[in-house]
Amino acid sequence: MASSATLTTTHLPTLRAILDEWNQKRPATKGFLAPLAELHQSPGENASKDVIVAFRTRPPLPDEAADKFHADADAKDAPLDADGQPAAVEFCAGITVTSAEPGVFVAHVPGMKWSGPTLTHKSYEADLAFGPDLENEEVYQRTVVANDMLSLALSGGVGCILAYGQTGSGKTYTMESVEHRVARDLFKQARVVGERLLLAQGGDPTEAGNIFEFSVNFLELLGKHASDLLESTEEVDAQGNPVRTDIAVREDKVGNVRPNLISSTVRSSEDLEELITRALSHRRTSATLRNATSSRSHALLTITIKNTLLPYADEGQLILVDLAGSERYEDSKDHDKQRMEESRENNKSLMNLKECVRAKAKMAAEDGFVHIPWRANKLTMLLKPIFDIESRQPSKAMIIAHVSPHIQDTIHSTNTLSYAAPFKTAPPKPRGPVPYDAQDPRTWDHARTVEWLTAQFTKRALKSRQAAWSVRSKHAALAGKTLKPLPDLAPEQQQQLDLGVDVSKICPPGSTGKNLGMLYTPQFVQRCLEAKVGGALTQDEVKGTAVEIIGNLFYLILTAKTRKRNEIMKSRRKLDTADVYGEAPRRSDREYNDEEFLEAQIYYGTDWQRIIIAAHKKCKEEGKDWWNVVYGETTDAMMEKFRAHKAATEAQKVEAQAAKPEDD
Ligand SMILES: Nc1ncnc2c1ncn2[C@@H]1O[C@H](COP(=O)(O)OP(=O)(O)OP(=O)(O)O)[C@@H](O)[C@H]1O
Repeated sequence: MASSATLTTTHLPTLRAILDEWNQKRPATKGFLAPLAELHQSPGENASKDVIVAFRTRPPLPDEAADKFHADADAKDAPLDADGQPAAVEFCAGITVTSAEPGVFVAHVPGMKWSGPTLTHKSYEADLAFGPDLENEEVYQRTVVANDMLSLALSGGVGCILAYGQTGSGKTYTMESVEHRVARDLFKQARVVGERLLLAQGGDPTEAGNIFEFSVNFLELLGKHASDLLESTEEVDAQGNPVRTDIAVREDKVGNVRPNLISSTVRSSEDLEELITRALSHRRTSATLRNATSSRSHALLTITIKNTLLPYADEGQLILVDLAGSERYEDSKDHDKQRMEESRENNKSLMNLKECVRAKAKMAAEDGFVHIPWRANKLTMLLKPIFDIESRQPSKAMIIAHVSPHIQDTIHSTNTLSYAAPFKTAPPKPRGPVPYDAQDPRTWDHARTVEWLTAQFTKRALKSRQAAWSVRSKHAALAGKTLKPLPDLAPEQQQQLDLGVDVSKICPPGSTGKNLGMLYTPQFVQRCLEAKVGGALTQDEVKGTAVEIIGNLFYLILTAKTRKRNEIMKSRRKLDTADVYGEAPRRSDREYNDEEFLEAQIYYGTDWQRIIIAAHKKCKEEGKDWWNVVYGETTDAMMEKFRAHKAATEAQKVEAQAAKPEDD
């Protein structure tokens, strides 16, 4: 059977004619829902999604069609020009954009039947689709700006943009333009967000530019090796590759993944721009020296944003990722050993990224619980803030899948599009009332939420009362007097306490526990500052109390979610290896109780089954005794790892508890 490359070289005119006919019959391409100028007024349904997927294709480059055509060994019958040189080859599209929003790309896949060459038109759907004529500025506006990614990061959330696609499809072109535009706009946006916050607390809005502290790092991940793109190096190895320190990527003891990179502070657009240009030039130098390394490495630019007005709030992050080019096995099989290894590693990380993004999209759309295997790989470990379901930071991921416009690349393009299309989900459905659960703020109505908030502020007022009494009592002691003990207040008396805020402004009519749980910490603090009344609390006390209260609310939500997840996992049918391998012992001879065994399975998620299956395969190949030896050894090793993880988590909890200041 003719390969697709052979088909596109020997039957190009016929394929072009079939495509022309198809194009004449199809309806006109649908545009974007909102014109560019009106984007700010209508956020659109994508804004409510946690994962957004976009497709992009670029225009053909000069002579590219001819190069692709003549590069094929089967292009023996290539037409020659008057000078006997290979004639110019007209471009033939492998991709057509039929709708910009929702985005639809149609890939034209060449085939062969007894009657001659054929084209199959396969449709793929995304949230947005950018055709070859679209400029970088519009792509930036419709992705980063329309989804408010900068404000998200400035408000303590995490925004991540990933460029995926075949080598040469335009990932770097898109990401570099996004990076430079972020440098252009971030500081302006910081001023807008800062002004709002300062006005809310009666501060001086001209100080808005000084609220945020920005630090930047730039990491390159080549195969298993991470290095720092901000590290300048003169040293080169035997092959002329710049030598950079290998950076470890692992979780620290409190569960953060913070590789030891140079973290540069930037104070202006110009600083950020200069830094990005420097890091990109290091990447390009490596690329030239190491035979197009850029297509083989992932590059992650992380901008971390600290809000100095709210030092306890989580730091916001913007992570911009230019992923390594996706390669098919056929494209990498002639590489040397090191490149094969890199290629394998890249494909592994891209596959794992796919699992994580899909799980995140599914979880957001269904409000269910899905295991996200972000620990399985360095790339996804670096994206932990996006994938860790235990994180209380709001996050949003956007993946832009790039495809080449040429018919010669259609097979690659269909791979890319089928990788990314499943990330498209419906926006989260509005849900009917959920049954009330006293421990789950997401089920509280307005009255219960106000009651809880009032109780929180009352607790704060009681503490202040106690503290004021302690001070008075110390003064009295110095004067040789003893104060009467502070009388306890009856509930009706507690209701008379001056709380310092108007709770009904923090939780206005119609607002519920779920609504409050969706606010970012700075938004909640801002609300509390706007609700401040009288002089019972200072600005700083309102801020401190607000951060503490929203922390308590998040904690309740998180515990309720974890509880619910465990209930769901327990009620699910247990992963039963017996289905695959016949009757099986539930565990090895070692001591595991059922509950611990189940907990371990929840911890591993789908990896559990994968590891068991891999062990079974290996055991068959090596002719070992499966049930009595290999199954036992495999589960023992997994249980040991799980127990170590559990012990480390417990130890962290104890440490965190010990580090907490004493409740006065
Ligand atoms: N939308 C576009 N408009 C015009 N030219 C483009 C566009 N996208 C990409 N190009 C050009 O196509 C070429 C390949 O693009 P680019 O280097 O961004 O691809 P890539 O996917 O990052 O490749 P690699 O994986 O090898 O790094 C470059 O010359 C780039 O300038």
